[in-house]
Amino acid sequence: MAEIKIESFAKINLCLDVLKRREDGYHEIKTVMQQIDLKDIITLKDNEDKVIIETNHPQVPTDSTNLVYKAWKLLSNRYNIDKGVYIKIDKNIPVAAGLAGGSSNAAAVLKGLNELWSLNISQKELMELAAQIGADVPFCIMGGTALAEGIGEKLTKLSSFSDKLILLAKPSISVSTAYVYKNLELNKIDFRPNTNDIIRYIEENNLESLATNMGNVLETVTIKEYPIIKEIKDKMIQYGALGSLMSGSGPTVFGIFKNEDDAIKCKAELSKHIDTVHVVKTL
Ligand SMILES: C[C@](O)(CO)[C@H](O)COP(=O)(O)OP(=O)(O)OC[C@H]1O[C@@H](n2ccc(N)nc2=O)[C@H](O)[C@@H]1O
Ligand SMILES: Nc1ncnc2c1ncn2[C@@H]1O[C@H](COP(=O)(O)OP(=O)(O)OP(=O)(O)O)[C@@H](O)[C@H]1O
Repeated sequence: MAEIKIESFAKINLCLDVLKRREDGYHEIKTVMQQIDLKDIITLKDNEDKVIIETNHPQVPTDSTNLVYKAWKLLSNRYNIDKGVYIKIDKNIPVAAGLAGGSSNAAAVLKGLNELWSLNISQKELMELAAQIGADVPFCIMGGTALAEGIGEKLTKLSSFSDKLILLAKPSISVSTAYVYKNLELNKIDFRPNTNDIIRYIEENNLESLATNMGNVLETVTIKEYPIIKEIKDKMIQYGALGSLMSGSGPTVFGIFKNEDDAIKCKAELSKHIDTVHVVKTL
């Protein structure tokens, strides 16, 4: 029986600006997305007519609400394939964290089924299908570093920004992405990141300028509610991070470090109070 294993990587947002609220409630954004080497492993196996989802993580659903189920449904409907699939999700990416864990799993399943079922779908078409699952899914297909516009689905590949040292810390609070966008007050934002500058720093491989100019307007919603996010940001700076920011809709905070010893010391300090702290690298 054919079996495929796919790596499913997390992302962080190096900057995130919200330009306006659309009629349908979604928001137009401008964000730089960066893949990191924190990953889940997805195993796919042929299964006659049913979809079976298994996972090692208690918070991840195994029914049709799992984004991997949506990925299977989308491809099987679109290409009239009358087959089920067995999907195992080995979770390392924190759940509901702002790291696109579920979106990345869905992207991995789209890629994996394309291979398992020999569909030969181009990356471009796979990304178009991915947008029907969620705003972050097309980026998870593309990977690397990219500017995302529209609702996050219009992607422009940027020059590589790999191998940068990142410390991730996820406090044990849950914030829904929908809640954060809904409660964003667009007229009360006093710092907006300059996306064009951020892109220039990436092109110049200028880590320091990038780190000190990052910004995420969604922090205005989450920090008000959960001051711990600001406390983690400050702690990272105190321990030598060049810059720190909340990723996506949070609550994960990341810090960019130049020095590995500093990152490890900061990890030890944060781990006293926070369960989920990882040192990772950009891809
Ligand atoms: C915060 C980010 O992760 C940054 O990369 C994304 O903007 C969110 O991406 P995502 O979780 O894949 O988002 P989706 O699953 O498509 O949408 C979740 C909810 O977030 C809100 N949403 C999402 C994206 C967007 N551009 N505007 C929005 O207002 C909508 O209320 C939507 O119902
Ligand atoms: N494959 C999956 N992995 C994790 N969570 C999933 C998955 N499929 C559906 N979910 C549901 O989605 C919710 C959000 O989880 P996820 O880890 O994708 O959030 P996130 O990292 O904040 O995503 P994003 O950054 O795209 O907003 C979870 O609470 C869970 O119930």
